[in-house]
Amino acid sequence: MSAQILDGKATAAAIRTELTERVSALKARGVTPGLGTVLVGDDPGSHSYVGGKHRDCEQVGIRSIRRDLPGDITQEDLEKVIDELNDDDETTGYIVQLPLPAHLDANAILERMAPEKDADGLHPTNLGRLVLNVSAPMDSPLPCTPNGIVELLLRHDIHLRGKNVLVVGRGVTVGRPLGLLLTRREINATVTLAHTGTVDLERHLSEADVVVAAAGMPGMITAEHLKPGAVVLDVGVTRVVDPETGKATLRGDVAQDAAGVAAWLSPNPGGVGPMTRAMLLMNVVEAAERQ
Ligand SMILES: Nc1nc2c(c(=O)[nH]1)N[C@@H](CN(C=O)c1ccc(C(=O)N[C@@H](CCC(=O)O)C(=O)O)cc1)CN2
Repeated sequence: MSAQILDGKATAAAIRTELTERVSALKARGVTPGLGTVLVGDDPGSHSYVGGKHRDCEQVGIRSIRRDLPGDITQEDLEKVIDELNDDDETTGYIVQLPLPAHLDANAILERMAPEKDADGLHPTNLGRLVLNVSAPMDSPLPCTPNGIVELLLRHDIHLRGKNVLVVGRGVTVGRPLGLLLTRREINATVTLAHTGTVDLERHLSEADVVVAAAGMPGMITAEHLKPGAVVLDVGVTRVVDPETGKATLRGDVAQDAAGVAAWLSPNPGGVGPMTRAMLLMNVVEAAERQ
């Protein structure tokens, strides 16, 4: 058996085509959506992700607003940039690329953003709406990676009602909000959120119908851990540098042999990453449509 591919690259391309039409309709009404990005420092991964976000914007007709800031910026100066974007009429929504350098208080920055301009769905108000179940998709933004995972599954006709889903990793951008999203009534999955303190992870893995690996531990989930026929989403990304050549490669949390046991597998790269970017565009378009 070889797993069928949850093709995030192709699915994201289809979503971008749909969004291009919605952007054209907005422009016909005199509204041009704009995405702002705030990038602090020179982390190569963050630079590459932000560059990708602006390329996507260009493709679908969204205006790009970019603030690239030095790695030693103070909290006060970063807050000034946030205030400017909150007040900027051309910026429909914006993101602060994470992680921020350690000397900055990321939670305070997220909290300072205007919730209606939070294109990542990570402002406490928007996460709170997710908890309170008041955010139908059109009312407030959903976090991009969790929403991208749900969209990727639905567009491959995979439904989670009654399924046991194991999410490995409790990070703020993926694991925690994903657990909240999947337990909503319209999705109705039963979710276990595993983390570094979980006892007997192997038993949880062997019982899961769906595994979402977002731990950032390269190759930690192998074929022998999985229930035959499981749906596996590989979200974690680790930049591994070869000590001899100095060349960096990206590695996911799921080992290659998982394809021999799983029914469906999202590749990494080419799975959830492109969906994260597509959901960001979707949040900006929806924010513009709400205005
Ligand atoms: N403010 C945010 N910061 C971060 C988020 C986020 O959603 N909001 N998530 C990640 C990084 N990220 C987006 O910012 C992201 C990561 C990966 C991809 C992606 O498309 N990856 C490609 C491979 C890319 C490559 O080859 O370099 C793939 O999976 O195919 C998109 C977005 C942390 N920070």
